[in-house]
Amino acid sequence: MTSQPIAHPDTPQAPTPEQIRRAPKVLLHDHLDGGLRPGTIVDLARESGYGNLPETDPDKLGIWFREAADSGSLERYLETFAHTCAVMQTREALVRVAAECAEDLAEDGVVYAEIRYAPEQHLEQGLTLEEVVEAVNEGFREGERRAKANGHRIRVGALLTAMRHAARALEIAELANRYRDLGVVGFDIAGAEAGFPPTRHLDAFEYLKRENNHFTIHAGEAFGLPSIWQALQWCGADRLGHGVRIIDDIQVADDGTVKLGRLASYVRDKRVPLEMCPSSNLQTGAATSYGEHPIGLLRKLRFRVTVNTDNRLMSGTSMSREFEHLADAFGYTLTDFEWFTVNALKSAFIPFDERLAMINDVVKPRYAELRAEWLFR
Ligand SMILES: O=c1[nH]cnc2c1ncn2[C@H]1C[C@H](O)[C@@H](CO)O1
Ligand SMILES: [Zn+2]
Repeated sequence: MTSQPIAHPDTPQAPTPEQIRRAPKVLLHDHLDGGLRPGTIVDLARESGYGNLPETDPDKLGIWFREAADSGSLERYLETFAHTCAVMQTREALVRVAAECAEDLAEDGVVYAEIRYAPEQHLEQGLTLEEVVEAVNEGFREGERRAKANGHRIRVGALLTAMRHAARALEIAELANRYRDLGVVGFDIAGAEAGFPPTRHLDAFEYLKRENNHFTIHAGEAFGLPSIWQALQWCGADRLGHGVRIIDDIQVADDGTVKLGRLASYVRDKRVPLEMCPSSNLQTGAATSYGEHPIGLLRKLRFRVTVNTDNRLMSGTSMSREFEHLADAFGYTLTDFEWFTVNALKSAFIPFDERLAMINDVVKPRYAELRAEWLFR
């Protein structure tokens, strides 16, 4: 007689989509201009007279963004932002987009988010850089209030991005510093990576370091190890946006033995946070499938991995969807998702005592509660 394995109560269960949605989540890498509701784009285009939208039906427009972004190239992917930025040129539009962003994230169970955008891309109709930042901050506060009224708690901080092909990084870094403690928690550079190394903006990073401020750099997405190396060792980034290509410095032998190169060792040993965005990487060609995404190996090797959405509109995704994809690909359980979430809080740019309180008083108790649900089924 063959004995049947006895189901042990501690057996990790695949979380349901509903449990994933209710689990507290933390998002460090999400672009404001990559997360608009399609219906809002249509409204704002109509109000502002922007006539270049490829579709005016919200459902079709959502599909258009996902398909257009699914190009296999970061450069082509980035072209889709022309339409979102075009409708984010007034104070009212920015307030609305930011408020809805906070609401949508809270609805999805995100409790803390750092949302980035490039103020220099919102000046076409006469707003100043300061007016852009103030409008977005006002929207985030409004969104936090609306979320609270709907029974969800969320805190949103802004990251100011400078575009790497442009030459305004120092100005944007100064802006980030001026609005520090006033809703802005750090700085970033984004845009096409190949041909635009982060060292082009060394003056901005050196300024931020002198000011004891925080920054992340998109690196190792569309370009490899030299970009990651520069971001860390020349520019002094606190975190890496994507960083997927760190996998190029890791060798796995046929017998499963793993050897880290010097840069990969540095990233792991120094606990450099990786802001990984699986769906976005599939669209830009930085990874081939969820199952083959480097996040699986990096999580096993205990790099400081975090999970992020990058652009919810372009990828048709959310934090819950990203977790679901990873649960399907790697069999992750609530314990894995708690680990990613704690990693994200450890890497956030808000003060240490607030991060710790969020981990101990929000994240851990709620994951424990979710894990205990099988007791009461
Ligand atoms: O994944 C990305 N890599 C590089 N740049 C990006 C990515 N997603 C969005 N951006 C760009 C386009 C946006 O207009 C800009 C600011 O949010 O940042
Ligand atoms: Zn990004």
